[in-house]
Amino acid sequence: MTLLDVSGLTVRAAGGRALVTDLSFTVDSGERLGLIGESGSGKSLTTLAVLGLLPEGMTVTGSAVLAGTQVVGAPEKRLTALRGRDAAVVFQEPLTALDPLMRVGRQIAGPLARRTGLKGRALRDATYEALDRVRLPEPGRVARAFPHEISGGQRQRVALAAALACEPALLIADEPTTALDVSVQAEMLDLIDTLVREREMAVLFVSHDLAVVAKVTDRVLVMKDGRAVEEGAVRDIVGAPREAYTRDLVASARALESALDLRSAP
Ligand SMILES: Nc1ncnc2c1ncn2[C@@H]1O[C@H](COP(=O)(O)OP(=O)(O)OP(=O)(O)O)[C@@H](O)[C@H]1O
Repeated sequence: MTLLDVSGLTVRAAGGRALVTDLSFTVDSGERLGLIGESGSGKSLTTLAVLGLLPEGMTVTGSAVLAGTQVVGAPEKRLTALRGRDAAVVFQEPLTALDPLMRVGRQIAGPLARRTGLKGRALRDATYEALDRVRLPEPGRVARAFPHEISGGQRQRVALAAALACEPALLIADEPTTALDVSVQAEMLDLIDTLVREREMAVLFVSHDLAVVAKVTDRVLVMKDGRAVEEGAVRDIVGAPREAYTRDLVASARALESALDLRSAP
């Protein structure tokens, strides 16, 4: 079943310049699609358009149907109902998603309570469980902390726990590991991979890094200058890229890998 159907999506800046042009793709239930391309290729604007979160002044045309609802032109009330339940998002910088003045536990308990109707002790236990599931040690301590009192890697786990609390059909992850230390990046990626597979959740995973996208997704859409360049199964794109731009992406990912191989050689 098609969960997200984007067709002819065009996003324009306030002055009329096209930032995303005539983009079309679909994500089926349980499918993991990667959006890849260099900085400025329009990946983030695409995810924001899908959630109806584009910055003021931008205009969007075309169609983005999420779980049967047309997002383009939808009133805010309709969009609020979609967000969290049909699609939840984890951004590069978790502080943009977390409320700095609210203790972490409440930020997870809120969406959990809306979905499950739990209250009191049962809600607290479910909140601790949600923190435990994203492998945060001492959930009780983390729940009582404010976002600035925990590390960047822990904050990103909290943002993931909050996104998963509503059990969304689609998880949108926009460069979720880019701002993290390298050692924490791999753990976070592994965690996202495990949790979405367990839940058979669909994923739209945005990254400039092909190696990262290849780890989590089955299919990739390559973007350049706001347009789709090429789309296909990860193994086909990596094994036999058709377009020159994709070949460059693959070559640079391989160059990095072989640099690592050389360094780790005895
Ligand atoms: N608020 C804005 N007003 C005008 N132009 C914008 C705005 N936000 C982004 N852009 C432009 O839109 C284009 C696409 O940006 P977008 O953030 O979607 O790229 P991206 O592929 O996600 O790159 P990055 O990984 O650097 O975020 C870029 O040229 C960017 O400069």
